[in-house]
Amino acid sequence: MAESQATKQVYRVDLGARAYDIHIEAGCLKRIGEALNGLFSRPARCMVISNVTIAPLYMASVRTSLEQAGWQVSECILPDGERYKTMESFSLIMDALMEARLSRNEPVIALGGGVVGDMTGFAASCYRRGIPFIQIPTTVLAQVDSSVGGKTAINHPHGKNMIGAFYQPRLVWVDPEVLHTLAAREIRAGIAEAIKYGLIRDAAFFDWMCSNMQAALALDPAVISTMIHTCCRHKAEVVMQDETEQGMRALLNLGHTFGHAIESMTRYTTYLHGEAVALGTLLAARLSEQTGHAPAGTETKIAACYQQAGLPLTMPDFDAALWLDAMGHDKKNVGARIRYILLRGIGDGFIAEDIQPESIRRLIASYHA
Ligand SMILES: O=C(O)C(=O)C[C@@H](O)[C@H](O)[C@H](O)COP(=O)(O)O
Repeated sequence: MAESQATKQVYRVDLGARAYDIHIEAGCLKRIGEALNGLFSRPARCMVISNVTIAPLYMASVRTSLEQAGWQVSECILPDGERYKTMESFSLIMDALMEARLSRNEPVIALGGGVVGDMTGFAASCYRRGIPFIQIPTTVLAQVDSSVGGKTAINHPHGKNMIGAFYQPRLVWVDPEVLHTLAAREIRAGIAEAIKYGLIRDAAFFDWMCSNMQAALALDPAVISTMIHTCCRHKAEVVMQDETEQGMRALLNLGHTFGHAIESMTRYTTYLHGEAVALGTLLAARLSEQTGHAPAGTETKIAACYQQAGLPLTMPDFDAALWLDAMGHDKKNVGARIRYILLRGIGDGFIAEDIQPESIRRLIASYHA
């Protein structure tokens, strides 16, 4: 259920020794220095990792706050986009960390969306066998989903996020005001990940998202705040129950089995991650109906919500064999068996272990038709 929230809210992701806060507050970006001083006994060196789009907008503010709090700041600026979530970019981060000689207790700070956050976290997990990292998510997608939970990774030509680690941040510092510089397409893509929480575990939130879509797209502060709070609360609850995806955390992958395949079949050049997830969710909903798990009309209801959000509803045809090959690399697979996240209805996701390739061929044929 979506609850309206006070402007500032802190959720604790309680993972014992790896516990951390998600701090959500409009305007908090310029206080990141103070926040870091609350985590580390003495300010020292840190590195802010960002990209060519975000750095010109927010690096100065972050740097000023850190320097005023006594930190010595270095920067690493990456190219922007999912297609740069690669070994080459990972190598650039490593070179920058080596050159800055950051030691084991000195943090890296991810200033950006999901790609920057995932790559920074993975680099932090590897450099000197692990240094602290902080997430400052600057996209809707990263604020509602990817900055929380410690999934860090880079892509491989064979599949999305194939090289990575579970490595939790020390703090997630969310300032909804930074969303105002986002392109409309990025806002829409992030909203797809927010809708996901309604679909897998909160039917009332799904309805709320559909009813408040235009205000969400316009970044109405109250609506955006409620959306971020609700998603972060859900994400924290799931991650606290299943940090390393041994079971129910896989529900957060609704739409991703198909979505990641779409991204990889199009070489990460055509769809934003959230757009691919939306397309993948429609396929998952149709498969849920075709296999008798979800009532008729489930896919249509979701498509109507995505349409309001301006998300893509159709994609080019890919051969079923291509789908099965791409999904064969999914990290949720058990041996050669592909696991899918399906719906029993809106608000009720489950992990399906027994979907046969024939059902996927039928699904893809019905899509072509
Ligand atoms: O945090 C999770 O767990 C998720 O599955 C959230 C996803 O929305 C996110 O895109 C994640 O990075 C994908 O994870 P992956 O394990 O399928 O690569």
